[in-house]
Amino acid sequence: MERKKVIVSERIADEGIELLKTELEVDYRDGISREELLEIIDQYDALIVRSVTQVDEELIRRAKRLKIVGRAGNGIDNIDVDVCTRYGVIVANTPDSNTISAAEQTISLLLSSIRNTAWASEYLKGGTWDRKPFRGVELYGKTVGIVGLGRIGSMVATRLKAFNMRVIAYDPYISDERFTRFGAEKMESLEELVKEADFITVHTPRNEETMHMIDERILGLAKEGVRVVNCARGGIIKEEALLKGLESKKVLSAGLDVFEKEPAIDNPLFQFKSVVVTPHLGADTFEAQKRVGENIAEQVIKALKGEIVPNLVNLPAMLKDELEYLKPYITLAEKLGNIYYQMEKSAVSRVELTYSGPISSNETEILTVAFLKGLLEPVMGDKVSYVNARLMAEDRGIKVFDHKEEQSPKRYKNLITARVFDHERELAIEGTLSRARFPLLVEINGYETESNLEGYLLVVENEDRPRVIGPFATALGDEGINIAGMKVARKTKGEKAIMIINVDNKVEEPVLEKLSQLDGIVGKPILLQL
Ligand SMILES: NC(=O)C1=CN([C@@H]2O[C@H](COP(=O)(O)OP(=O)(O)OC[C@H]3O[C@@H](n4cnc5c(N)ncnc54)[C@H](O)[C@@H]3O)[C@@H](O)[C@H]2O)C=CC1
Ligand SMILES: O=C(O)CCC(=O)C(=O)O
Repeated sequence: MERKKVIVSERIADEGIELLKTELEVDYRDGISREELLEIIDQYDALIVRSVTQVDEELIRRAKRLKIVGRAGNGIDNIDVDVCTRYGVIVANTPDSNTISAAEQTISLLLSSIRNTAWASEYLKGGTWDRKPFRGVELYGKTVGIVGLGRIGSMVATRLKAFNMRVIAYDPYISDERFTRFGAEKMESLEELVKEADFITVHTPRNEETMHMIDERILGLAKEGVRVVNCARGGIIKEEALLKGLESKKVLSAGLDVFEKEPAIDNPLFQFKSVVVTPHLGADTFEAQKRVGENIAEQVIKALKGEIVPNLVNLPAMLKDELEYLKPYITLAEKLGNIYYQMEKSAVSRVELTYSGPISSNETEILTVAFLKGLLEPVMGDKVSYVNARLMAEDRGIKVFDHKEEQSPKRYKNLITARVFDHERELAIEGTLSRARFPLLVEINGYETESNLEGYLLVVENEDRPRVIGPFATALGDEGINIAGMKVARKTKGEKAIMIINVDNKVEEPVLEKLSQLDGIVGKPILLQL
């Protein structure tokens, strides 16, 4: 079979490239121009970028085969995630792989800016031994204000605690418990933080809310001689405001790894000796790059096999453990979804999903998305993916409702119940996991069963009387079809019953036709492929 193709448009670690090569055809084009990428992107199933490649609508529209954009790193401000979602393209990143390096770079920028390390080094190498211009300040006993106490902000907090600093933080989106855990005093506003901080370091994503969040007004409220660090994203501290602050000496030093415009070559901030700059090196350590490269390669390979990947950006965020726990339920939901269009040929108008039992305490959106993906796959093929299944369902006028119940109504601990409606009828199915954690169908339209949702499943309606089931099984045998498992169920004695039969091989159309002629069989048996 032809190997799927990935293009890597920026430098990633060799370990990542090697891993990709084990499964995919790899086109490693570090620094490829935008024009060329636009020209050839339609040949690839996956694209791996860092922070330079702009993944926008123009690119995605041309990327006819693209299934995944892998961001070898954390920030995704160079990727239009909404556009990717609309086109069904997965976006995945590696948020935990470079956080230590970014936190350490923050500390490095802080220390080197307040001790004039880079400037002194330049001076000395230029042949001047002098100490006078370089007197710095200590961290000890001072207050650092951290804006954004997420992965990196919290690591910076714990590291600066070791310098005996008072750590204060502003982050309106996290719990009080998180402030306590990282030994940070909670500030109710950015204004409150800047008034108290001797040093300010920002660790938020860059978005509409955070762009220029530290501007002239906020810096105006800061202590005289405040010192700042930005190792997150250019523009969170407005460069124009910082420039004015440095000119007026309100701001005494700055450590900057990131800039409003990158690559930054002639940035006016470079004129200040008290400003230490690095060319976006926060994640540039051997350790982080190895982790990032391997992690993104693993995710791309998984995504191209149709598997769920751990750091999907355009799906609800989940903890790794939660995803591990939910994985078999994701498969179950997808297989349940897959049943409807194999049984019915009429358009779905509504889907109602219920998650009962302990699974309901999880982020179940992923299960709903998986169900919808399974539902739409028979009609839309691989155009539907985990990331656009909800949108695709909406586009088709399908109303989707999901709700959770703490207790399962049946003897199964966890249960997924799905009711799929067309304008007249309803298909009701329920599933759970077997002891071995395989997907199990436990009810279909009120008939109880316990059938593996795997391979081929024959659903046969029959009259509930003797000499129907046996001859049917014999007829299957006569056609060379082996029965792997079989359940029979009825609601009321003597009325209609159902057989649900796992078979080892495909039952072809003419055979289904023949089987439907057997005495006591109602309608044509339906073959589900799961
Ligand atoms: N310089 C470099 O090479 C690197 C830079 N980064 C950047 O570092 C930044 C932080 O990354 P992580 O800690 O992994 O992100 P994260 O998502 O774990 O944490 C961000 C925190 O910011 C908070 N936040 C969001 N909006 C806020 C607002 N308006 N005010 C205050 N807090 C707000 C969030 O609640 C969250 O706790 C990102 O911008 C990322 O792109 C990450 C890795 C390397
Ligand atoms: O090294 C890179 O690609 C950029 C790192 C970064 O800024 C990130 O991961 O957000």
